Amino acid sequence: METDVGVSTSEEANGSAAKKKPTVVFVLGGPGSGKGTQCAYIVEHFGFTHFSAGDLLRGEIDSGSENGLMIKSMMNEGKIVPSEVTVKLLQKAMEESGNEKFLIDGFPRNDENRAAFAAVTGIEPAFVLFFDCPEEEMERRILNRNQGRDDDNIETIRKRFKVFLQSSLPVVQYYESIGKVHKIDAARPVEEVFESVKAVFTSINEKDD
Ligand SMILES: Nc1ncnc2c1ncn2[C@@H]1O[C@H](COP(=O)(O)OP(=O)(O)OP(=O)(O)O)[C@@H](O)[C@H]1O
Ligand SMILES: O=c1ccn([C@@H]2O[C@H](COP(=O)(O)O)[C@@H](O)[C@H]2O)c(=O)[nH]1
Ligand SMILES: [Mg+2]
Repeated sequence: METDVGVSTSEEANGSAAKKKPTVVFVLGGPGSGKGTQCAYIVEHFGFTHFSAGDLLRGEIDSGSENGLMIKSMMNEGKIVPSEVTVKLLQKAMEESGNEKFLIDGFPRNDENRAAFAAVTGIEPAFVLFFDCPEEEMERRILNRNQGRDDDNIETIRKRFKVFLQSSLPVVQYYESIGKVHKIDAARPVEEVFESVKAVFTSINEKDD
């Protein structure tokens, strides 16, 4: 089943043709909180295209691009790759997708990411989904994930948690301060978490009608 979530429309300054701006939802939460898992369900039910910033960066490493080695070493340390690189990858992915509704998963990770995305694309998120999960549960999930990710080792996981608390949570708090966050208790079974997620998207569809 696919349900529609509205696409915002804005007039050009000269009043000519209306220009559609994509609808962007930022999907945030600590490492292993279940962002990717839930995004797959949202895509299926609500017709969004999902871009994981981490997956796009891993794609750059695999493609052998000139930034690949820098990205790889930053990821292995759990550090945040410069905004310029990530925003460019997200912008290209959105432009090439043919869709107008995007889930951007795992980005923005710090305030600089947030500002750079807004400045380069001119897009502000419609809202932010925040998956709230205790660290012990996230650690358990990542250690059981078995997807062969180089950064899924206990040393890097701990670094990722630290960066999340120091740099990424303030971004969530910023969006909370402007009333854009839908906080989801992510420490429940996948299906229960999705029930809460579904309620958010459904209520937004109803408001747009
Ligand atoms: N609600 C849940 N309960 C138990 N396990 C879950 C739940 N959601 C996801 N998982 C599992 O936990 C692991 C991490 O999930 P996922 O990859 O979706 O997290 P993530 O937030 O995208 O992580 P990362 O930030 O590291 O990319 C996966 O193995 C997934 O199958
Ligand atoms: O916007 C981003 C997203 C990710 N990173 C780096 O990638 C890893 C893994 O990210 P996941 O979201 O867990 O797939 C992350 O620890 C960062 O090193 C980034 O720099 N910027
Ligand atoms: Mg993920």
